[in-house]
Amino acid sequence: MPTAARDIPQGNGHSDSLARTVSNSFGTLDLSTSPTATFHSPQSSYGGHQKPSTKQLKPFQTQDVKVLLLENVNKTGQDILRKQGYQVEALKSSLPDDQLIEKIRDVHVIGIRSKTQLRANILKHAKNLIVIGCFCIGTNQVDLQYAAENGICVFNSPFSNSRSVAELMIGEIITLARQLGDRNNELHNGVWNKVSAGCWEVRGKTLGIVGYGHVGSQLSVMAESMGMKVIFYDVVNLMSMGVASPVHTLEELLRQADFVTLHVPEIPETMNMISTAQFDQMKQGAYLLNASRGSVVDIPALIKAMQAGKLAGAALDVYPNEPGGNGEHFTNNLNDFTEDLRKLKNILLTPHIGGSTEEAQSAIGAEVADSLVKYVNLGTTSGAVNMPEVTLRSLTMDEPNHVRVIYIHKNVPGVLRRVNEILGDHNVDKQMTDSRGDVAYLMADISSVNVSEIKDLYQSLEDLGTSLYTGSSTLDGVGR
Ligand SMILES: NC(=O)c1ccc[n+]([C@@H]2O[C@H](COP(=O)([O-])OP(=O)(O)OC[C@H]3O[C@@H](n4cnc5c(N)ncnc54)[C@H](O)[C@@H]3O)[C@@H](O)[C@H]2O)c1
Ligand SMILES: O=C(O)CC[C@@H](O)C(=O)O
Repeated sequence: MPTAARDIPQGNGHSDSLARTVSNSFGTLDLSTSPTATFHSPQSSYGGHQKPSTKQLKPFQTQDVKVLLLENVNKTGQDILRKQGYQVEALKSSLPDDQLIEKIRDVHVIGIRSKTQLRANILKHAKNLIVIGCFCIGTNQVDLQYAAENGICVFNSPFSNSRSVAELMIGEIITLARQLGDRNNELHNGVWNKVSAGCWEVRGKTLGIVGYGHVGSQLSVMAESMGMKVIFYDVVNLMSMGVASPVHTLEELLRQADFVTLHVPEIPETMNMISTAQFDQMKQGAYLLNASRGSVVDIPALIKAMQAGKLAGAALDVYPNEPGGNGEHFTNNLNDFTEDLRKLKNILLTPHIGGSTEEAQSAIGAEVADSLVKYVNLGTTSGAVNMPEVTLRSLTMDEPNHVRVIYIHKNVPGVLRRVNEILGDHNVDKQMTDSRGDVAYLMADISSVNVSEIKDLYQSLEDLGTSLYTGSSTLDGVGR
């Protein structure tokens, strides 16, 4: 476990141990430093299953919670966060690193999509950050380990755009088979070119799906309904949808498929997983589609395979380097193969829009914003991608002098015993703890706590020296 990776200012109540303790205050235990502050319970955005009298974790005054949303996060998500009373700044694009560093210093919550890279070099400046929301499926753009080791929880939306991606793939398979992209461009340029050579029905053709997860399996069902034969390759043994058949190796899939479509995550094993050797294994005149991540295909090798006539077409939705926002140019400045790519025939180039539908973005907005609210208000980590999943029945307004303690700590022997010695001075009503790798997360609801005792409680936990970040907040007003 690395030691303090954060550059924490001295003398502000933080420790430079990897530590984080979040205490909360409710009702009469409101510890806000604001003299005018009163407890209030914003409407829950996450449905009727939360009792209206639910008490909320208040590591901060609600209105002090600063949220930065980048990359045009859908309005549904923005509204949920604004309704909580948080301060929400929403920008349409990603930010260059220097501007991101300036902004991230202050915020408690950040929401991004696939473009913004939150690596250690950026996150080390995020002194107050408690949670990251990826308003998308992929989380490869975030250093999940660094975040966990610094007590920053990360959420995503695991399947809200899967259907949209799968539908786009169906559209692209037919578009490639019929060379629609080229015919459309020609006629837009005034050229009538009525051809059938090299144009095919998709019925009876074999679709090879690499990565049979949320997107791949949806696509499988739709492709079969158009009369395609579906084969798939996945590193995990998964149930076939319909009459799709699993194959044992990628090579087997490449040798059989007329259309190869990639739906794997960006991980070291999938980096350039389709390169020269794999193009050689594909059938003459096959098609390649990639809507996963740009790093999964060796694009210069794809260009060569297309130029050599090995492939009859390709569709790319993702690229190793993508523009930061709409209106920016897609040129060799970003990827040095871009001009060659643009010159190819029967290649569909789309600007990472696989999941860009109203339905998907709204669903993602709601799902991720709800996760963020539950985390900030209640400490619940259900659905987190880098922390153990911990939740407890909420405290209610009928429970005076109750406090929820969240303690994110290094997963080392003896911590729980020492934490419970501290909490044991009070009545521990309920407690849940779980670990994930080096990080452990404890949630405890304790009662018979007086306002005057909370600061000591907090300090005692912080003094254990095993916390993953100490930065709570209302007790000394410094926040995190
Ligand atoms: N273009 C877009 O807008 C868009 C939208 C959604 C998702 N995506 C990307 O697509 C990816 C897949 O999405 P999903 O929701 O289906 O993910 P998923 O996690 O549900 O499925 C991924 C599948 O890939 C498999 N896999 C992992 N490594 C593999 C390997 N080396 N070989 C074969 N299979 C492997 C996994 O076992 C899993 O079944 C995401 O990680 C994301 O990066 C892009
Ligand atoms: O909307 C985005 O930026 C990302 C879409 C997609 O790649 C995802 O990971 O969900």
